[in-house]
Amino acid sequence: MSILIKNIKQLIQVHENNVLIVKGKDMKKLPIIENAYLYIQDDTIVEFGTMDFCEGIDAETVIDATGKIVLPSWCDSHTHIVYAGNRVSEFVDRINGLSYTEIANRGGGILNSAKKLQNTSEDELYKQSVKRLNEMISMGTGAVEIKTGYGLTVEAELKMLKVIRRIKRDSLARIAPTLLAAHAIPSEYRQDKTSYVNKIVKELIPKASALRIAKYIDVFCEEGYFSVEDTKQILEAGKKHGFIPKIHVNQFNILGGVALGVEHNALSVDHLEELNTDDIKALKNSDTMPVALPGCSYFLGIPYTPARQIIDAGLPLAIATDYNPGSSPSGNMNFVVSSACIKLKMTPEEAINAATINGAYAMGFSNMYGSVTRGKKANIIITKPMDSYAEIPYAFGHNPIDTVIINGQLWT
Ligand SMILES: N=CN[C@@H](CCC(=O)O)C(=O)O
Ligand SMILES: [Zn+2]
Repeated sequence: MSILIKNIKQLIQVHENNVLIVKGKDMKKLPIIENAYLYIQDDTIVEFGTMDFCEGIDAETVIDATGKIVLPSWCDSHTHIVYAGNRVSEFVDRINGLSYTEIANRGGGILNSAKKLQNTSEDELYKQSVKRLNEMISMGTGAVEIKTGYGLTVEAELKMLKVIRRIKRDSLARIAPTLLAAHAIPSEYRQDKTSYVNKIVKELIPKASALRIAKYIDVFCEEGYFSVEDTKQILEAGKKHGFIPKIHVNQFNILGGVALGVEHNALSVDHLEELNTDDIKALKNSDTMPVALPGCSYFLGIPYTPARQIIDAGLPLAIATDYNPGSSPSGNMNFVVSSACIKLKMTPEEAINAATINGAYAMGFSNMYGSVTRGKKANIIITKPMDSYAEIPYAFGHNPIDTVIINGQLWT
């Protein structure tokens, strides 16, 4: 199977060499070829260049992209798309004045989703989750991290992992599975958090490891959830079983979790709505990717991650949807890219770098995804006609996507 896309107005995020991460000032650079072609064979990007060099190239499928932009698919490095039902009633409660924390303290929030998930069969959970993933693919996302964390019992967390395994096997999207058993303290452990942490460390992590599905271990390091000490214990237990740390940190409070993540070589530290100079210092000279989740700030009305502070300090930044039922019920990366420009004051170039190559890095996939590079996987977006790629974030809330190619196949 071969696809030739020709007469491309702008082919963007083109790298001759296999870049893995883009940091600081370099995030403002977005390499482009004007009036370009792109040639795909099977699931791989094989060739590209200006139209002057397209003569003689033929393919089974030829797409005329006159007036359109072509770019690598979005890489969404932080989602919780395996969940049951929704939390619409809490959305209405928040409009009527309750805070996210007040709802959680009443047994709503993550515990509400856990109750629903525990009572949902694996098949039904798979069905609901795949529907979300397919909608994300049609909006241009080609690689997705998926977390557990709505099980909160050994049995239900393993059920979530099995659902993620089925999705990974069946979908054309590239999936990064993460074990997030430390997402909230189950009500039966409210007075005895230590026993839940011990259960995760002694029982759940070994059982999850034996299933060989999850690659990453995550913890919600936050007041009322897991302390820095709990987080350390869980990350260390995870690392012993070969999991790589990725943590939820600084969403509401700064506890010191960023430095802890860096010390444990976390692949990413996510949220960072609150951030101080010690956090920035800790991230410098590390391999840890900071990840901003503007959809969560938008939905909950909490501060936006200070992206300018992060990038201007010479650090990299990725952006992701945080797609989940409680704090960000949307998998639309186009909206996330717009929000990054409008609310995080990132330039379109920075936002696109954050949503492609740096998102891929935050999943450990940037050797194969996140840029238009020969040999990389053919996950490609063709936009509707537009004058420049800056129109993708500019017209917020619109659908800029015309055609999606995922793993070398046209998505219909
Ligand atoms: N902050 C922790 N976890 C999710 C929210 C989960 C929920 O409310 O269901 C997040 O990343 O925003
Ligand atoms: Zn999250």
